[in-house]
Amino acid sequence: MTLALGTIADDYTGASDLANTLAKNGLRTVQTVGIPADDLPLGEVDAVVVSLKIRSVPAAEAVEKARAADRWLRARGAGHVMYKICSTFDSTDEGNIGPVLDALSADAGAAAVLVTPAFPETGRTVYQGHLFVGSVPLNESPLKDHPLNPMHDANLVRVLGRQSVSRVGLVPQALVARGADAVRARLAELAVDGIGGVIADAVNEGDLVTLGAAALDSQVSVGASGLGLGLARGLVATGRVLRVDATASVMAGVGGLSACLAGSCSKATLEQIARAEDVMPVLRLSAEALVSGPAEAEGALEWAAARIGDGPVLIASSASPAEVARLQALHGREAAGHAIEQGLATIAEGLVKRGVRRLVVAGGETSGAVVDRLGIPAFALGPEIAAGVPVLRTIGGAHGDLLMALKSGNFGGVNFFTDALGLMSK
Ligand SMILES: Nc1ncnc2c1ncn2[C@@H]1O[C@H](COP(=O)(O)OP(=O)(O)O)[C@@H](O)[C@H]1O
Ligand SMILES: O=C(O)[C@@H](O)C(=O)COP(=O)(O)O
Repeated sequence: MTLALGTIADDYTGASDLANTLAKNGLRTVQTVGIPADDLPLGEVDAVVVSLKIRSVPAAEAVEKARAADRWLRARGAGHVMYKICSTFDSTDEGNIGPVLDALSADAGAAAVLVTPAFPETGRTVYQGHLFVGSVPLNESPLKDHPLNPMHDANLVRVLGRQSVSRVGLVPQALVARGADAVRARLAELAVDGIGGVIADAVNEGDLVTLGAAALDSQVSVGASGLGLGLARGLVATGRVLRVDATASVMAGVGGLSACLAGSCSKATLEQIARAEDVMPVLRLSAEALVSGPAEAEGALEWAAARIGDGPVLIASSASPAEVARLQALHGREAAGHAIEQGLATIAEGLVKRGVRRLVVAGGETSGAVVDRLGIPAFALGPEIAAGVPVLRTIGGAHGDLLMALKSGNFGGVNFFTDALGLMSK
């Protein structure tokens, strides 16, 4: 396997979002969970997305894991490695975007690394270095209430500057509009000035194609799925990859039962859960009970066992910002989040043991906990359910073939759960 592109994602849903974009744009892509064992059959692929769970861990741990993944990818021929971050730039002043960027850049001997979370297909655009979610700046969007990393500043030059050891530059949209050569020239100037990360504006697909073409000349880039689109298009346009659609072949039926789990408290997920109540049994867990001991997860499995033979069920811990704040005040932000993730992972494991083969999970950290608990080593890419969310088929692991969808909290239309199960049942 000689890779045309290596990528490292800071969470598992983000990884499947990026893998979806690369596959949709013609790259044979596989998503691994961490660095895979040498004997895992990944097949001939153009791109690997190594999923890590490093968005909300201490910066030193994130750096160490990203560095190891980078070494693995480069040893398999990847000349360019993209670090996949959230399209809403989820991070804190401690990191982890800046520290990982600094480390990967130092290891590769890179300077003036392009950084853009723009993903216009899902409403994320960057203009004059400011990130917009739909029509509002990041700090006015629902991300201001995120349970783990509330975002209070839309100016990404400032946000990245607080996390990075180097000064941060900007490539404004007016320059991006002049094309890849203009961007390359500006990056070269910024490198001479000692700039580390460079926030790049992008408001449409054309901007991303320009940025992807420019980024491919360097060893490292940082971005969300939009930049993945640019890189994939650049690889195909320059003949380095032959465009292929391999997603249909992963959809052979897996049989068994279906279930959905939600730990995301994002606005979109809360609406999707409310809509699911019209079409399937929904159990709303008590987050407080889930944090206090195993009884709540055991009770949820009994509840599911009584219903799941008749059709899919949904089990959710998701709650409004006020309820999340109340629980966090009692237990602390990280402890509450971790305990709930582990409770949902226990439920996922129990469901699979009871015959669930098609599993939809909403929430990035939640998906990470579930995938780790199930011991899944890698995923092949199936078709797209909604922007940024593909059907995945497990590769290897102790549970046989499962179809899964790992949904980023904010993604998907209001009927997401039924859309996902519909596609997974074909
Ligand atoms: N009722 C709740 N109260 C507090 N925190 C919660 C609750 N339900 C879930 N959480 C936590 O909120 C976090 C949601 O993050 P995540 O799963 O990444 O979703 P998203 O994709 O929306 O960011 C997780 O750590 C989860 O355990
Ligand atoms: O880029 C994105 O928005 C997503 O791929 C993503 O990473 C979202 O994170 P979660 O909402 O925590 O899943």
